[in-house]
Amino acid sequence: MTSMIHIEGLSKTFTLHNQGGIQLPILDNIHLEVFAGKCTVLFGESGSGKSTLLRSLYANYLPSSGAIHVRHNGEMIDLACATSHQLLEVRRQTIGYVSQFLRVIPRVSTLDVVKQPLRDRGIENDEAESKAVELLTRLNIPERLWSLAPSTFSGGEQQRVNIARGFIQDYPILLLDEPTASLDQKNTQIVIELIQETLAKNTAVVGIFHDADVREALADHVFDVSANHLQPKVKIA
Ligand SMILES: Nc1ncnc2c1ncn2[C@@H]1O[C@H](COP(=O)(O)OP(=O)(O)OP(=O)(O)O)[C@@H](O)[C@H]1O
Repeated sequence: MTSMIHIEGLSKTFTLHNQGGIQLPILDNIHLEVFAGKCTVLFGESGSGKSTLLRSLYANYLPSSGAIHVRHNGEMIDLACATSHQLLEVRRQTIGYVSQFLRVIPRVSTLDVVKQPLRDRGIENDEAESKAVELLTRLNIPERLWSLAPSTFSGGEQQRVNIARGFIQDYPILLLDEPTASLDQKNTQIVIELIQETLAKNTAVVGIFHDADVREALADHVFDVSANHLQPKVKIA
């Protein structure tokens, strides 16, 4: 198995500068290895630091200590000390991230939002657009919405646009923050299938899934963030 992410001794403490410099220790000495083609689910009670860990893997947060080694172009690089240029390249080529909520840019159409990651990599517009259309159709976003900016869309529609954008490119590593939280059963099943297809292409997936059925369908490993403990797939109620 190819190791795609190797976290060593990761700790994260937030400092609330506008509230008297209060220190909030959230992650303490996390160790975790994530493999190609496997789905690692982050588990733990609300507030245990699941999203903080996922965001740290996307270099949204700088670790207070420890290392996050990520396989990028065949080499392990530590996100904690990567240059901003390296981080941009890692995000462009290696790590995809589907956040819980779509960051909507006014006046940018749904089609443009979804195809942007491919356009950023220099893929021709026609090819990018046909992939965007394929995903939007599969995710049941009605065609009448494709030319509109998604700012007025329902929560579930925005989430599916976000998923289409996250899946339009085959990343070696894909981070998913509750991708099915606002979805009905039918669309949840479609997202499960998209994730399974991505795993079959050898992508390493790290996800937060509050729905026990989704975890059951996808997890190869469950990492309990509260306990800093990795276990093989288990049924968690
Ligand atoms: N940028 C930040 N600044 C200060 N505190 C933060 C920041 N981000 C997260 N926290 C705090 O870290 C703790 C963990 O938050 P996080 O969102 O990682 O938890 P979680 O396990 O994903 O929770 P949930 O399951 O409720 O989404 C919370 O107490 C939160 O307030």
